[in-house]
Amino acid sequence: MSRVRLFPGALRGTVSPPPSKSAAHRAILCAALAPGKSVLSPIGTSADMQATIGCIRALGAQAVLQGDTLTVTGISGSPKAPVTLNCLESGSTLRFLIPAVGALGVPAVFTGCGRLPQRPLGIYLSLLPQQGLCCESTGGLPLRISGQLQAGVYCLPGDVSSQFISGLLFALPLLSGDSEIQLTSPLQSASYVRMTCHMLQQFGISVLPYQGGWKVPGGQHFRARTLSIERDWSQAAFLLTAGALGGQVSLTGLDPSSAQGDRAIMPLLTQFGASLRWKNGILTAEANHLTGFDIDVGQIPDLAPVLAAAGLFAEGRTRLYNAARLRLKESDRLDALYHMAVSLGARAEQMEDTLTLWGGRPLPGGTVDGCSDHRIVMAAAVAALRTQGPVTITDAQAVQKSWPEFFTVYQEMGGNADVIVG
Ligand SMILES: O=C(O)C1=C[C@@H](OP(=O)(O)O)[C@@H](O)[C@H](O)C1
Ligand SMILES: C=C(OP(=O)(O)O)C(=O)O
Repeated sequence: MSRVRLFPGALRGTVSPPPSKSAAHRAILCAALAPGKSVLSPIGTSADMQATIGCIRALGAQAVLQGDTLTVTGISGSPKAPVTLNCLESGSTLRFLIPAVGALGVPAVFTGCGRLPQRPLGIYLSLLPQQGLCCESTGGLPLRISGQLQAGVYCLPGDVSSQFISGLLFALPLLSGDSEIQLTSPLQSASYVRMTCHMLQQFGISVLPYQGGWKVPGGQHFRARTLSIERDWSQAAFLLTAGALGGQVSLTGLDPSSAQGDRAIMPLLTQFGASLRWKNGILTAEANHLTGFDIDVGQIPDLAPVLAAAGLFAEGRTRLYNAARLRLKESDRLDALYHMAVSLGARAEQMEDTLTLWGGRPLPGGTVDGCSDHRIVMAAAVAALRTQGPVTITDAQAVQKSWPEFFTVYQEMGGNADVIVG
């Protein structure tokens, strides 16, 4: 698949969103660090999952996928020769594993593809060598690490990527001494760090919030376990927004009190004016007249693409602010969304950290550059439901990164999509 051509329409029906990618990355890493056998289910089929599974196998864990159940036998005996860890395009895999592998004392070369080699790593490159880990790179990937990470005080900014903090939280409990993480700037994407702490707790590891950072006792042991992986609120957001733009979408299996920050899609769509209701554990989104408003996306960056799609059809102005970090994802997402809006015929403006959309007028449709970014492709597919004419999206294969079945689900729910291969 490389392009899709979509025609206006509506999604209807009841489906379950895929398992949470963020929860699964965390559970797979914890299982790899736990001696013994863990059983994790369900695990999705995305490229990002394959990246994390491939890396823990390279580190010596056994990981057997049968259907959607992953059985992991934790790493025993660390490899002494350098291992190659191909993180594909997954920022989570890369930033979670660097300190964890350093804590295991395993020499490794990290590689990746797509935009991953250009995404920020500088925080680790300056911080980890101060704590005993040798890092060799020309700034990005490949990155070669060797040596042994040491316990200590780790000071880092909280507003580049929360994944650096999550990575340290996975690693520091393994060290023999106690450590502390101190933030030098306010934490963005905070719910992802909460997810990390929650997952660590489920594998028997405790970390203690302390003065805006964390105290991490050393000498802890991960405990293998059986765990069910919750459903993905970030992916649910695309279907719920499709429901809010027309049709009727019902989703099963979502946890309304999940640690995933992207469950904020519920109050946000409600604030746009959409109708959302829970009944017997099923969340249904239906269309209504939508009105734009200002949204702080600093804590919920992965919702920004689909919120932009909603903003195109909400009367008046929708402004996504505190959004500069969107430029550091699989694409420069702020720029990609600006071009998506303009390509579909909308008025839009981008500043360094804001995207402003003027919505509510009929949009002709057109060709959207998917920018090799799964969330841009999925957001454009949602917007295409409401344009007047067809929409072609390039790079549609990018959905493989997080949700390979996205267009199948879209079609099964009545979306009119021609998938063009080649
Ligand atoms: O920890 C995680 O699972 C993630 C953290 C977020 O990244 P940032 O902390 O860089 O915003 C998010 O955008 C990414 O998709 C997944
Ligand atoms: C940014 C994302 O993931 P990662 O940082 O793990 O590559 C994402 O899924 O949108």
